[in-house]
Amino acid sequence: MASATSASRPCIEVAAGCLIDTQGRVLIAQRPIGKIAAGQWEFPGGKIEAGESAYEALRRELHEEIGIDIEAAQPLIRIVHDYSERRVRLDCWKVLRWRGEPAGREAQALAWVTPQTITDYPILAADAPIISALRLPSDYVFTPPRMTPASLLSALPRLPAAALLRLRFPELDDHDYATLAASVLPAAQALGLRVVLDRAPEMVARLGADAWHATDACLRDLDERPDVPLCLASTHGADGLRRARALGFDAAVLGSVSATLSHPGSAVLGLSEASRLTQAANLPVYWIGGLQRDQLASVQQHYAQGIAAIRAYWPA
Ligand SMILES: Nc1nc2c([nH]c(=O)n2[C@@H]2O[C@H](COP(=O)(O)OP(=O)(O)OP(=O)(O)O)[C@@H](O)[C@H]2O)c(=O)[nH]1
Ligand SMILES: [Mg+2]
Repeated sequence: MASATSASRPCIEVAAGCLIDTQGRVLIAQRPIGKIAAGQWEFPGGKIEAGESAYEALRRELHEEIGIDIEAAQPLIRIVHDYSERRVRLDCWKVLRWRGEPAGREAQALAWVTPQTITDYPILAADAPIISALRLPSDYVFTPPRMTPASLLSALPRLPAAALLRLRFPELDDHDYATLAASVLPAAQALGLRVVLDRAPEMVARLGADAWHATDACLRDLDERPDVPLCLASTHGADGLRRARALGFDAAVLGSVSATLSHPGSAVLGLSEASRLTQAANLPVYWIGGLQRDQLASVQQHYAQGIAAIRAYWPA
């Protein structure tokens, strides 16, 4: 008999929570003996029962498994993953406040780890995009057109802490772009910003930048993910998102979500389509296009990683 295709195989619906403590560490748990994938590490949570919302399941599971009551949580990312013998859909939340001290109620080991060191533990394979999401900030700042290096340097301290900063400067040739990047990098990194370059990927290592950004045209032409610490890509729909995911990119930027002054006439996805695409992307997705920083919380209700923008971050 032919085996069921992944699309026809039933999906196990799961809610999982990433508790974040005041030092930015996240709680992981070791799956106990007797459960599927015993010994591997995961984010606490479990199966969504009939009639339950993902958030209701999360509250119940975190109470049952680690004895805490959630006080504040927000959606993080949704993932579908095919293990060879089962298919899971994870509805993943960041848990920012809770009552009680987490303790393993099913004899499972617990550990508080930083997002950087989490992969020292054998984590369930489905969780790779959750780890990417935990390692990325919610702000992705693009430099505005024709900004001078001096005004960029003086504005850096006003950017959100730990933001990604993409140096755009399309008017510069590669040589001048590299010179500008080299002059901005030390100051930006000293402030905790992560600098993203969008020219040849080899420039990232040569200058000691943090990440590479592919335009959508560039993404279409790529055969493999460049060997840089972090790869992001611009996408405008399902094809680009699928490609970014297949190439192993760490995150995508999706737009335009709303009409935007900087790209008049560009196709607008609208909120519900952006939300649908984001929740099916299987990787962290920043929204771009006509968004302001005060919309961050509502954007994240749609499981977006955060906002990418030009205007939102720079005074007019
Ligand atoms: N909780 C949790 N489950 C995950 C993660 N990643 C992942 O692939 N899963 C999968 O999602 C499913 C969760 O089921 P579970 O066994 O924890 O369910 P549960 O807590 O309701 O347990 P029970 O069925 O023994 O009562 C498993 O197939 C597990 O492998 C994760 O990070 N957290
Ligand atoms: Mg569980």
